[in-house]
Amino acid sequence: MLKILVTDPISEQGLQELYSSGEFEIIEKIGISPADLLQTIGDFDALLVRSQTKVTKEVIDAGKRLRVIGRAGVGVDNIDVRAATKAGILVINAPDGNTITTAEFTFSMMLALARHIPQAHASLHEGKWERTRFTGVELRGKTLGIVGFGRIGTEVAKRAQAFGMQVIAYDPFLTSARAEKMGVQVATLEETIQVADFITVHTPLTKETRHLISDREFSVMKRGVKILNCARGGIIDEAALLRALEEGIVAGAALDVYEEEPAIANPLLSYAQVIATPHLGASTVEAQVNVAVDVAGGLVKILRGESYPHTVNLPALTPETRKKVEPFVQLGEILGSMAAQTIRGGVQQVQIRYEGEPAQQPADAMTRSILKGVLSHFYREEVHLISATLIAEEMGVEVIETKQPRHGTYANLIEVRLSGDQGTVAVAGTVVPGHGMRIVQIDQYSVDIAPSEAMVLTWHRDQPGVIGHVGGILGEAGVNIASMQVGRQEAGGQAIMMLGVDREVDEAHLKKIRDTIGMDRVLYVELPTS
Ligand SMILES: NC(=O)c1ccc[n+]([C@@H]2O[C@H](COP(=O)([O-])OP(=O)(O)OC[C@H]3O[C@@H](n4cnc5c(N)ncnc54)[C@H](O)[C@@H]3O)[C@@H](O)[C@H]2O)c1
Ligand SMILES: O=C(O)CC[C@@H](O)C(=O)O
Repeated sequence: MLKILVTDPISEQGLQELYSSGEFEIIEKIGISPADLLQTIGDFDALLVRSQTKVTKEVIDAGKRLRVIGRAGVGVDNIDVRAATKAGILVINAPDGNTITTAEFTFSMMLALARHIPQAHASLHEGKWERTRFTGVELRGKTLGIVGFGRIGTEVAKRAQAFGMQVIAYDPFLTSARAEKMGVQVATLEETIQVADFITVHTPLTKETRHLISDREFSVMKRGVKILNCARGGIIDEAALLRALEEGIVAGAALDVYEEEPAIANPLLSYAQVIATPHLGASTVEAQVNVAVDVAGGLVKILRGESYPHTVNLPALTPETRKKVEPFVQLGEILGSMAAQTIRGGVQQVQIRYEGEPAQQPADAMTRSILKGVLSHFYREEVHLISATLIAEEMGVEVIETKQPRHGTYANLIEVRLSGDQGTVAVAGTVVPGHGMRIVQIDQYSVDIAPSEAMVLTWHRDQPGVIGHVGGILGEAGVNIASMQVGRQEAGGQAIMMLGVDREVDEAHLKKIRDTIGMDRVLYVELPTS
């Protein structure tokens, strides 16, 4: 009989899904210590957790029989998904079940912030009757700035509108049409935070969103702004928030999540204007039932060999297909990543053209890989092959694939063209047998360069001295140039330079390159080459 281990408190209804199937042996070891988990996990086929259990690489390595890990909730930050994927263990979650609960929680925090309810409560418990000290503000007529307009951000907006607030939102995937339908003003991050009386963040925590709200952002906010984070610790830079509170820019902050949890010794907790809860956003009876029922049902399906939509990892390729498409799967992710880092603004459409050899293969794995490369720069969690298509659908990103027999210079070619609110970008590449991958086109420029993990891209006017000057700056930064390619349409016209470099280039030296005469744009990009 297959064995399922449950290590976090999971709602009774969720567990019932498992017990009632009668097909599995279920062992509940709630609050198991990390050492005991390592000892125990080897006997189990499935593990069901919430957010307390840390499913580390060591746990995954010790789980010799493990086939699936179920997370009752959205975030899988407590699971080493990469290690699970590598080990062929499927990770599943339940992203829909706690949306309303978390939106309601955010709104409770906003009301508490506006009316100083936690502070007044504490004061009365101390035997004080302080009526004037806790004069608040109405929400009606105030502007709410929402950063991240996904599932939870959208539900927060609906509630704010019911309270007579104006809503302004920033999300690279929010189209004007959707915003108009919702009665929400769509804006840039800067516009959003400049005009808002209350600001709430609802993005994932990614490389792009870590410290999305920091000193520069606080400096443009209205004096007396109130700010909330019920998403993930680290989206708001906590040190910068401390400074903004000290300077009186921020009049109040409501936090449910922290850069380090448990946040017992967090210095923000000593500020009277900060109201704080211990990561309770999803903690309602209803949400816990929803996520537990969803994920337990998912575990049953996966263990029966059926499909479940909320899989976080593991590409499903037969060995034969994998061998044929693997080089193009790798190339696709690199092209998607390069295009996503090059486009200005968000992405609403991904057009993929397969030419020659890849056009003869099933496109699914290659397309997923391209989407993984693109979406990894925008999505809240790590994007995996198996979840990439679903995430694109959820984000409203249109995906168009075309296939053509070989007709150009290359025996095989993949072109990825992204379109968004601020323009388009096209990147194409090929796999040369025996020589590996080459990037052969960026927008109108023909190039020929092997993608490398770290690259510097410049768009500049073609004139003597530019290449030498940039090389000099990189030399001064101690950055070795491994490869270089210049593309131009005509002498003296616009040109692109692509440099493969041996390590990251710091912001100060990138700025120096940007200040070079004739330079239009400079980007440092990292590509998933390994
Ligand atoms: N406090 C809690 O207990 C709790 C409970 C549930 C979810 N969460 C967290 O809330 C957050 C939102 O969850 P969700 O279900 O709404 O996710 P979602 O994926 O539906 O929405 C996230 C949105 O953020 C947007 N986004 C991504 N990068 C961005 C950027 N750089 N700038 C602006 N927007 C960006 C995405 O386009 C997307 O629309 C997640 O971090 C999730 O882990 C917390
Ligand atoms: O209460 C929990 O399990 C955390 C929930 C939340 O942060 C999530 O990501 O779903």
